[in-house]
Amino acid sequence: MGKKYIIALDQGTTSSRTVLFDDTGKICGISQKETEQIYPKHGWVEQNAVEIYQSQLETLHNVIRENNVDAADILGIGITNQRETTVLWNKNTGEPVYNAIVWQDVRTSKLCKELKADATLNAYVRDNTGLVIDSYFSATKIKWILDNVPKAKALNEKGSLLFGTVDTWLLWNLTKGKVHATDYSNASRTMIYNIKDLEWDKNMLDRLGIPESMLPEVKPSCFHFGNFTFDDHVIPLSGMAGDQQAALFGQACFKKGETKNTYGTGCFLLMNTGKKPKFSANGLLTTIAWGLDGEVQYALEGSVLIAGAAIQWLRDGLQLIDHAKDSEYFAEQVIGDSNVYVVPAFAGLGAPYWDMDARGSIFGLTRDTGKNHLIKATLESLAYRSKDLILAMEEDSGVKLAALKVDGGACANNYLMQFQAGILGTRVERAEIIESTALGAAYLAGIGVGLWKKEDILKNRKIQKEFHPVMEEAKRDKLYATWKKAVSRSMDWED
Ligand SMILES: Nc1ncnc2c1ncn2[C@@H]1O[C@H](COP(=O)(O)OP(=O)(O)O)[C@@H](O)[C@H]1O
Ligand SMILES: O=P(O)(O)OC[C@H](O)CO
Repeated sequence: MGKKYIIALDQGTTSSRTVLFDDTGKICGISQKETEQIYPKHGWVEQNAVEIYQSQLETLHNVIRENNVDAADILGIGITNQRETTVLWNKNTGEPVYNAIVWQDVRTSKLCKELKADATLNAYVRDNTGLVIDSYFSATKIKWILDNVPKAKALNEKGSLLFGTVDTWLLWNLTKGKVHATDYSNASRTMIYNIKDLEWDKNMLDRLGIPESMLPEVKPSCFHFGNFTFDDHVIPLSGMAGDQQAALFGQACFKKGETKNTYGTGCFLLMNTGKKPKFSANGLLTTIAWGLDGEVQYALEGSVLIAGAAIQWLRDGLQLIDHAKDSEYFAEQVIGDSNVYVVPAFAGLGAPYWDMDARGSIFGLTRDTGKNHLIKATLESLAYRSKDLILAMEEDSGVKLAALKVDGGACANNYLMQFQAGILGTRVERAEIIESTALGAAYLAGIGVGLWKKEDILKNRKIQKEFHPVMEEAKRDKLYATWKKAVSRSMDWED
C-alpha cells in the first residue's frame, strides 16, 4: 500500500498555510501565502474574507500539486485558524457583508468599557463564557456589523445572514455552502457560547441583540464536518480546532496540568485543566481545549499580545536586524547582563495586568547602551511576559510546572529558550515539529478518520532540544523583580 496523507489547513493572522503530513505524522510539504492586513482607522484591523479563503485554497492546491500527491491518498483534512476573527455573509450568495474583523481590532472597546461597568454582567461573562469582556472576542464585533452595515441589517431581517469565525467560513466555502458549523474550541472564543452548558448563551445573545439563527452548529473537534472534492475525489473534513488549542493537542498535552507555550506573533500559554472548567483569580481565560471521545476538555489560557511581533518591530520598525533569526546572534554579543528592559506593551498589557493604557517602554538606558542590548532586552521580554503568565497559571491551578513545552516560530531562538529556562527555573522542551498548530489539526483529522489514536500521538511526540536552567536563584529573583518594576512604570501611560 502506498503512502497515505493527512492535510492541515492553518489559517493564521498573517498567512494561510497548508501542511502535508504522511501517515506517520511527518511533514512532507508546506505551502504558504501571506494575507493582506487592512488598517482603515486607528485601532481597526480587517482582512478580506474572500482573500482568506482563496489564499487557503491556493496553498491547498499547491501542496497537492508540488508534492505529486494523488488526491485519493488524502485520508482527511483538518482545519485550524486564527480565532475570534469575525465574518458575516449572505446565506444565499455566500458573499461577505463586510471585511473580516480581526481579533486584534479594538473598535468596540468603548462598548466593552460600557458593558464592563455592569458588575453582574462581568461575573456572568466570566462564569459562563470563561472570558473577560473585551473587544478581542467575536461578540461585540458581530454587534458592530449588525449595527453599522446596512446590508447586514437587511439580510438579518430576512433571516439570510450567517456568522462564522474563520474555521466556519473556510468550511462553508470548502463544502460549497452546504455546511455551517464550528467546533467547541472556536465557539468558546466568541463570548456568546456557554462553556458549561455547551450551547449558545441566550442571555448574551439577548443582551447584544444577536439572533441565534445566524450562528453555526457546534460540533466536537473530531467530527465528519463535511467533504471537500478535489480531482473528483471526496476528502472528509474530519478535524477542527482554534490554532492555540490545536497546538496544545499537537504537543500531546492530554493530561490535566500539561502546558504549552506557542511563540508566534503573540505568545499563547495554555494549560489543560481536565474535564471541568477552571476559573482564574488572575485574569486568565477559561476556554474549551477540544471536544473528543464524547466529552470536552478545558484549558486555562494567557496571552502575550506582542511577542514575535516585537522582533518584527526590531527588523522592520527599527531596522536593527535583517532577519528575525539574527536576533539570537546579536543578543549573544552582549557580555553579562545588559540591565536594559523592554516592556512590549505596544497594544496594552493582557493577563495578569489587563491594562489597555499601558504602552511599550524601554528602561535602564545608559551611555553605553547599543543595538545589541536592545535586541537582547526585546527577546528577554518574551520570556518575562511568559513567566508572568506561568506564575498566574500555577497560582490558579495549584500545579507547579515540571517542564514547559514550547513551539511556534520564535522558539527556534536558542538564546530566548535558554533565558526562558533560566528565568523560570524550569526545564524547557522544544518540540521536534515546532509547527504544533498544524500538527494538532492533522492529528484531530487523523483521529477523525480512524488513522491514529491518542496513544500514537504520545509515542510520536519528540523533543528536539531541552534547555535546562543554569541561572542562580538570587540572580533570577533580582532580574524578575526589576522586570516587575519596569512593567509597573509602563502601565497607565495613555490618557
Ligand atoms: N529565530 C527567531 N527568533 C526570534 N523570533 C523569531 C524567530 N523566527 C521567527 N520569529 C518570530 O516569530 C514569528 C513567526 O512565528 P510563527 O509561528 O510563524 O507565527 P504566526 O503563526 O503567529 O504567524 C514572527 O513574529 C517572527 O518575528
Ligand atoms: O494567527 P496567530 O498564530 O497569530 O494566532 C492568533 C490567535 O488565535 C488569536 O487568538
